[in-house]
Amino acid sequence: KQIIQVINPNTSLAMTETIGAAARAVAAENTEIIAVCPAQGVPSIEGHFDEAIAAIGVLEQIKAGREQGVSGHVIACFGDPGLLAARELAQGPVVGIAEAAMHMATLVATRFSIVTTLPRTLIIARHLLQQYGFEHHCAALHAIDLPVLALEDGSGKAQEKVRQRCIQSIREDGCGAIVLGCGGMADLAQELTRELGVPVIDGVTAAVKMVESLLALGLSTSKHGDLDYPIRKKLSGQFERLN
Ligand SMILES: NC(=O)NC1=NC(=O)NC1=O
Repeated sequence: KQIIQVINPNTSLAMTETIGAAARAVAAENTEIIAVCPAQGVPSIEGHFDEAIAAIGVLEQIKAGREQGVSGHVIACFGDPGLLAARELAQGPVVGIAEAAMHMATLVATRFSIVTTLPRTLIIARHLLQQYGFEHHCAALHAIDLPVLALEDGSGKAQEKVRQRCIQSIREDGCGAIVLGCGGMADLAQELTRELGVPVIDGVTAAVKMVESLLALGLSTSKHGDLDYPIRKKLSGQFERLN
């Protein structure tokens, strides 16, 4: 059995459950999924400030996962917070859900649109498109203008807004696929793909399969150069636990 640690960088237990269930639904027979979230941090990630806080929790979970002998890691927040720092710390592969979903979308469509939560997180998705080299593949970015945790309030309101936005995007954007821009939307992709007849891609499941692929190919994070383990130094105060 190989273990893939799926990290929800926010501290919402309900969203961690949603993410873990989506990951388990696609995991291979020989893959065990461990879904975790930081004990301390931010209940939802909706901007640069939240991301900076969440990144520390991601690093703590990466360290814990390494000590538990996990084979690979997924960062299950659409901003991929702490991704490169996590790759320095990790021995195994680390894949973020934004990069995973974007990569998968480019394999099935020439253009994809992104449907995410609050408008202020759109810039984060734009920055990732630039960083990953997918700017020219993204037709449009949309926000449902609801907070991240509206996806966990049980009303179904956020889910319906995602559905409506996907329908409008398919009609208007000239995109062949949709990328869901939040870890909390992980459970919507299969149903929306069926109903809309267009690939609607969730990054949690995409990232789990990409980590499995990397492991199957014997590929781990390169330790040659800038993703080598962090330079040893004495971390102080609350950061001692990251030593
Ligand atoms: N764009 C987003 O909604 N990002 C996210 N914030 C979270 O707390 N989880 C996400 O995936």
